[in-house]
Amino acid sequence: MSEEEIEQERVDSVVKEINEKSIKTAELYEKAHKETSSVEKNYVDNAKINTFEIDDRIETNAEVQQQKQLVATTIQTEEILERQVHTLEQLGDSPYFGRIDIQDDGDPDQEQLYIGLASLVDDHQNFLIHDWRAPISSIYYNGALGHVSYETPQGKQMTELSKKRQFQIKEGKILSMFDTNETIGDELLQQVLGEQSDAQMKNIVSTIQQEQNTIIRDTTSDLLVVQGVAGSGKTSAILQRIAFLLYHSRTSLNADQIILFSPNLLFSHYISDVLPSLGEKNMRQVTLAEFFSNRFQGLKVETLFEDYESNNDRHLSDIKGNKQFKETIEHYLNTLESTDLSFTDIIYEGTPFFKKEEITQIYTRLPQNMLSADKFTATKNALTKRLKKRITEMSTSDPIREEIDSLSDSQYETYLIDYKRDEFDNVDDEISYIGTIILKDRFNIVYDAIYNNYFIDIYEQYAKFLKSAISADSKKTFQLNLELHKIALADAAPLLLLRDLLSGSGQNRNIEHLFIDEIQDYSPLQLLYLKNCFPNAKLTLLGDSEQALFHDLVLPTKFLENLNQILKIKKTNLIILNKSYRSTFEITNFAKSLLPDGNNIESFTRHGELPKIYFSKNRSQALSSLITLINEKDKSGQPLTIITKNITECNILYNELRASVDITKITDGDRSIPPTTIILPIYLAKGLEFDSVVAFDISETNYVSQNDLGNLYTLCSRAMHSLSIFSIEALSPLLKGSIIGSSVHIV
Ligand SMILES: Nc1ncnc2c1ncn2[C@@H]1O[C@H](COP(=O)(O)OP(=O)(O)OP(=O)(O)O)[C@@H](O)[C@H]1O
Repeated sequence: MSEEEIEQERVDSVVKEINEKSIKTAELYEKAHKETSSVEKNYVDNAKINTFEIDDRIETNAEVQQQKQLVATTIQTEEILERQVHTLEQLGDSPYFGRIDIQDDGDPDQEQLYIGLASLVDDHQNFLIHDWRAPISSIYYNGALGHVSYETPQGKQMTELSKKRQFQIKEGKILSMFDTNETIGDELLQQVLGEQSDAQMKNIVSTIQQEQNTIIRDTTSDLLVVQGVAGSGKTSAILQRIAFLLYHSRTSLNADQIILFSPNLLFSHYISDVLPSLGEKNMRQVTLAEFFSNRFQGLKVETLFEDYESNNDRHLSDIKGNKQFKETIEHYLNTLESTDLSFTDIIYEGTPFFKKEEITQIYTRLPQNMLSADKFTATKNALTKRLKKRITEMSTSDPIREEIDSLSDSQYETYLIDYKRDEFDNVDDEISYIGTIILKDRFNIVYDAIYNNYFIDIYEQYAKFLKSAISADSKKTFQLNLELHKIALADAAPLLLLRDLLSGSGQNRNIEHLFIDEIQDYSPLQLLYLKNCFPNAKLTLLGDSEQALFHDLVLPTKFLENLNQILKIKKTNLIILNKSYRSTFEITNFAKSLLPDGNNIESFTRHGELPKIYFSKNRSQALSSLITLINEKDKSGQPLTIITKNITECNILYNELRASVDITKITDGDRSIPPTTIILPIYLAKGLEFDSVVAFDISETNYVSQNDLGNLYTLCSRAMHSLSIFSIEALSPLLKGSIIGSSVHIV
């Protein structure tokens, strides 16, 4: 038998085992599903029970709590089984993708281990497949054959790695297999990268590269910064990292304790299949604007995209985004007189329950040297105490007694659900008890207002701060936005930071991991604010300083240094990815030639056509060439993606084209991309990739300064297989150095 036949025989026997397990697991899942439905029904029926005797009711309450717990447990079991069914389905199709032959030091036997999406053991507890995240599987991704090490619970174990084999298996059949002596060989990667783009990002589990593996398996850093060139697999690696962390800390970490900040809704959707395809639940995903908007009830925070497209005063935004601005806020708060605080009434049913004068008085009487956050806590405690006192006083008042008198017997008994009559000394105590419950319920809204610091008008306070720290004009602009129920993105973080520092609130200690993609678009103050918000979270920040769309390019080393200075975290790890996988060799070479330090970028050797430059005398000639190209690509089943510099250009070009070709315009609110010719501004294309990209109007008058370089580089690096650049009249000076030699095809 040939090697391939032997391997196929093994695949067949493993698939047989998987199929048997699949049937059993599917049965268990069905059973669990039925169990959940019955427990849920039981819970609803019990919750509805309306008993007359108080004793019964107390018992019922305990039983309902028990049932509730039971519902949660059965739902969890059902979810686990559902995921197992799905994973087994995937394994049945492609049980594994790698094999390593190892012999541990001191062990007389050699072992063959097969590596796949998840572990599989037979009835005798033999591993048929090892999970790619298991410590031993790291050998597959790391380094060459020979003497290597891997982590075990007992420490480092040395082993002799004598074979590393890669497989491509589909529907249980080996399509290809080859041995490699380096890290994961190029052949499979060539194939994967040569495929057409997909509406959804794919996992890279079978071809993870060594440096990406370091990112994925880092469990010790509190701050992991990944600075990677366009297309180097930053996003792919961190999604694999999330799957790894969930496996590594499976008893203490769940997907809800991980948040990923993504650049826009399109991107959120684009990556949403990766974790489920790895058998894991998705982490929480949020854009910066969504996150901020949740914190400002009823107000809309400008998105990164809107900020980018706006005429916002960049100089002012830079001031508000600078890390020194935190010090400005702190200084303002430290020197703030209590009379300058914008306290406001706590309103109950249209009238003040606590007047701002009363609140100011409580605050002012506190010791001067107390921190403002402590003063806030003390004020809140004092207000809560006063609220309780008022409730106690009112609980025996005539109106409340009258209200209690008018209760029906069953309503009355409901209030006493946790008590037996004879526990009260007299009727007055019983009535006062019921009155307190009624009033606590009624004034819960006041309690909420105290708890959430609604007694300070934070917007008014921030406006005062802006006037004193920046200018009266900047205060006015902020207030004008407020009237329109809007907050500029540049104001969101300083405003929340001011509120949180003043009141000592706003922290979520439950989040264990915070991931931020496209970090270069965040201001230092926004990063500081997020770190402050999630004090227990380990940070993984990824970005590409060269894709910065607002600023001049910053050299990677400087970018990393800046980050370290801002966040001041001790256990840090910086990983630089220089190899670009997305685009063909020709496109990456062209894109990197745009950058001053582009030589650092390594192109993956997957060849394709040269980038094309279309020179046109005027706009109508450029449009007509573009229409011809769209029609050609449409016919060949590879629709084009046209990327413009901004939304204005996008709208103009879309209107020029729509009468002649079938084209879809993508907007900020879109969540997915149709498989047709599309047009979108560069900001929305962040993090995404497309088969054939058109860059329109890369002309002398449109891409002028070094400021546009990040834009242009990001744009070109979205293309996987084909890139066409259209210039009108004269070509942008930013491209002049890139068209020498045979690096482009002139049309
Ligand atoms: N190890 C790998 N195996 C297979 N494909 C890979 C690998 N690494 C990266 N890729 C592919 O390269 C492309 C770019 O990856 P990804 O989007 O993660 O890069 P990025 O660094 O986040 O890019 P950008 O900053 O430009 O948005 C994707 O198609 C991804 O699947």
